[in-house]
Formats: sequence, structure tokens, C-alpha cells
Amino acid sequence: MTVADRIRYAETTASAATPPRRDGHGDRHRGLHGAPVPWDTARRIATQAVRPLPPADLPLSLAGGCRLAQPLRALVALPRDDVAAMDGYAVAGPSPWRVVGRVLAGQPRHRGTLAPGTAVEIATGAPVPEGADSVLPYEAASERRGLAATEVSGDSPYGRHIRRRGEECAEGSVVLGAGAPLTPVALGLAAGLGHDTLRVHPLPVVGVLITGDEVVGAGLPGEGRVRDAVGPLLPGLIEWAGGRAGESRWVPDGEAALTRAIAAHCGSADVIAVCGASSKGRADHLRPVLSRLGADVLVDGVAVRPGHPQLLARLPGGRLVVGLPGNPYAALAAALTLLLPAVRGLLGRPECRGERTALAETVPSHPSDTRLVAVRRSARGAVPVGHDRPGSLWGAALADALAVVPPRWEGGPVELLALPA
Ligand SMILES: Nc1nc2c(c(=O)[nH]1)N[C@H]1C(S)=C(S)[C@@H](COP(=O)(O)OP(=O)(O)OC[C@H]3O[C@@H](n4cnc5c(N)ncnc54)[C@H](O)[C@@H]3O)O[C@H]1N2
Ligand code: MOO
Repeated sequence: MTVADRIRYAETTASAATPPRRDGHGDRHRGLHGAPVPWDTARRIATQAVRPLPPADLPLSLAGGCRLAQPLRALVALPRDDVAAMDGYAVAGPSPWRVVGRVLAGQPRHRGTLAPGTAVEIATGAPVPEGADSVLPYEAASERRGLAATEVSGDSPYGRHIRRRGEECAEGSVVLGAGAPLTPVALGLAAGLGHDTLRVHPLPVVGVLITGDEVVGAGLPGEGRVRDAVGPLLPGLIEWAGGRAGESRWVPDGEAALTRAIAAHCGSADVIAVCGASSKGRADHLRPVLSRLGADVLVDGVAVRPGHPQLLARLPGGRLVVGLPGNPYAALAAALTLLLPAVRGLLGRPECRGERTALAETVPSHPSDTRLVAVRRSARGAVPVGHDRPGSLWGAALADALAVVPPRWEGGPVELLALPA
């Protein structure tokens, strides 16, 4: 069955009261008795689940933020011709000069060779005529208008105010090496050197689905409703990790709607992050939908607090789905555990880990799960900031990192997961 067939099949059977399929894949990364995988293992699986995206030729408008996959060469010399560096007169021979023509911006070079004693009025950037010795700016020129012609005079040393072809950059020269980031300035440089497309390492695109009938996108939530806190959080987090935030949609509860939304994102996203619907409630459809789509579930639950219902799956065709629990702090924890490592894996830039520090205060550890504790770095170690219950982003907003407190931890340095500044 193709993915499209599976999606059609899943849609037509979504309302049937079939229990979710528990296939072999689904249990691959749960331990004995379905125990969730250790937090460290989950991160490693997410990093290793992907290969770096292959280089692609992107138009300049989409290449910003990517890295060059090959050196950037000048397709054209800069400047392309010998051009005027000032508005004035291109002159030949000694002063005075009879004005014999005019070349404004965008016009072709003056035809013929400029004879000594003649001049062509010229705009900055316009090609200087053959035979021109220098450019005399208007401000330095004395003009005398006669009936038949205009004459100009002034002091114009040889070569003055002419930018020579290739003076700034010769055609074919390498101006940026492979791997250089395409900053706004680099994009301008590439355009100036004649490029329309660039071969780049593309940014992984993460499509976002925010699920839940109770979730509202604006204003104050009414009774039984909650304001979406995860949709606004994800784009910056994704971009901070080096990815590109793709389309974000709200999806009502229901298998058919979620199936359709995942299918729609398949066209444009490398990774699909689904917030909510990850747990065991009647409206938590993510697992059954993935099962019907034939997804390979790589991580099904992680031994971490908060965020244990998170999951990682691979759709037929290779796209990843990351299930983020609906509780916002749990969603953040899951994004740091599964989503960002996958994004970095697609970029070919696995995270450099290793920041470890003491905790300035003791925190309770969990008997079997890793705890992610919101902290601020300080001279006396990482200080827990509190307010980090699963449903609230308050603590994480006060924090600059999450401390990784292993199961049964009794003291000693802990790893810090940085948060975007
Ligand atoms: N029987 C069980 N129930 C629950 C379990 C469990 O193991 N067994 N796990 C709990 C944990 S832990 C979490 S976390 C949540 C995860 O739930 P879902 O991913 O299915 O998400 P929802 O049920 O839709 O929502 C949970 C909670 O979060 C609020 N929410 C949802 N989306 C958003 C959003 N975009 N912005 C802000 N808040 C959101 C939602 O209203 C709920 O309050 O399951 C527990 N239950
Ligand atoms: O993922 Mo849940 O806290 O652990 O809220």
C-alpha cells in the first residue's frame, strides 16, 4: 500500500471502532512490559533516525539561513566592466574637453574610442568609453556651454574615478567557502555575483499540528478551553536548532482530521510535530492514526518527567512524526528530547553535549525517570527556578537551561540543556 492508499484507507476506517493496532514496530523501543525508553536512549534514537538532507539548489529567496554546499564563486566580475565611480565626465587627454555624448545608468558603452580633448557625460556605474583616461566629477568640472557644444575643463589625473573590471572581484574567484552560512549579507553578495540559485544544505522543515477541541488560538479561553501555548513556542525553538518552521495548523480531535492533516504536511515538511493526542484519552488519536498509516514507531514513551507520553515515528516514505504531549512544559521537554535532535541530525550537525554543572540546591530525583528541571546558571551552580509543572511554561521562561536529573540521582554534577536566549 502506498502512503496515499494508507491515508485513504485510514480516513475511511477512522470512525470504525477498531482498537489501535499494536504491531511489532510499535513496541520496538519500549522495554520489557512496555516500559518507556530511558531519556538518553530516546535522544540518541532521534539523532540517529535521520541522515543529513542531501544538498539542493534553492532560489535565493529560500536559501537564507542555510549553509553553502559548495564554494560561492563570482559568476561575473565585479565590476563587470570598467565603470565610472562618480557622476561627471569621462575624459580623454588633457583639459579642456568637448562633450560628445552621454551614457546614463543602464545604457550601453559609448560607441567608438574617445579622442583626446573629448568627453562623455557619464553616470556612476556606467561603462566608460574606450580611450577614456579618467572621470571628472561634476563638482570638479567647469562647464562652458557653446552654441554647438559644451566644453568642460578641470583637473583629472589619469585613472581617477574609474573602477576597473574585476577590481573588486575577478570572474570565477571563490568568495565564500563551502559550509559558510547564508546570512542576509551573503545572499546579497551572491545575487551581486550573478547567482539566482545556490547549492545549499537545506534547512529541515518542521510542520506543526496543534490538536485539541479545547485549544484556542487567540483571546481568553472560555470554560473548558485552553489557550494554545505550544504553537507560539515551536517556531523559534525550531529555528534556534537550525531548522525552518513550516506550516502550523490547528486540528480538531478526531482520527480522520488528524490523518488528513498529517497527509497534508507530508508534501512540505521533513518532520511533523503533533502536539497533544499523545496520551491515553478517548481523543488521543495519534498512536492509532500512525498505526493505520503504517508508521514505524521508533520511540513510544520516554522515561522522563515531564513529557513521558512523547513519541517518534517514521512514516512510509521516511518523514518523521514527533508526538509532543499537550501539557506545554511537557511539549517543550519532548521537543528538546526528540524534535531538536532529529532536526540537528537532518542538518548533519549533531548537538555538542557536555555542559555539566552542580545544582545549587538539592532537587528530588525520580525512582525510574529522568527529570528535566528548569534552572538558571549562576556562579554557585544551576539554581532551580521552580514553577515547572507540566502544564506551565512559567519556570522554563524564567530559566536559561533545563537540568537533566537522572533517575535516583543523589547529588553531583548534572547535564544542562540550554534554552534559547
Ligand atoms: N490515563 C492517562 N492519562 C494521562 C497520562 C497517562 O499516562 N495516562 N499522561 C498524562 C501526561 S503526563 C500528559 S503530558 C498528558 C498528555 O496528553 P496529550 O498529549 O494527549 O494531550 P491532551 O490530552 O490533548 O492535553 C493534555 C493537557 O494539555 C493541554 N493542552 C493541549 N494542547 C495544548 C496547547 N497547544 N497549549 C496549551 N495547553 C494544551 C490540554 O488542555 C490538557 O490540559 O496526558 C496526561 N494524561
Ligand atoms: O508529560 Mo506529562 O507531564 O509528564 O505532563
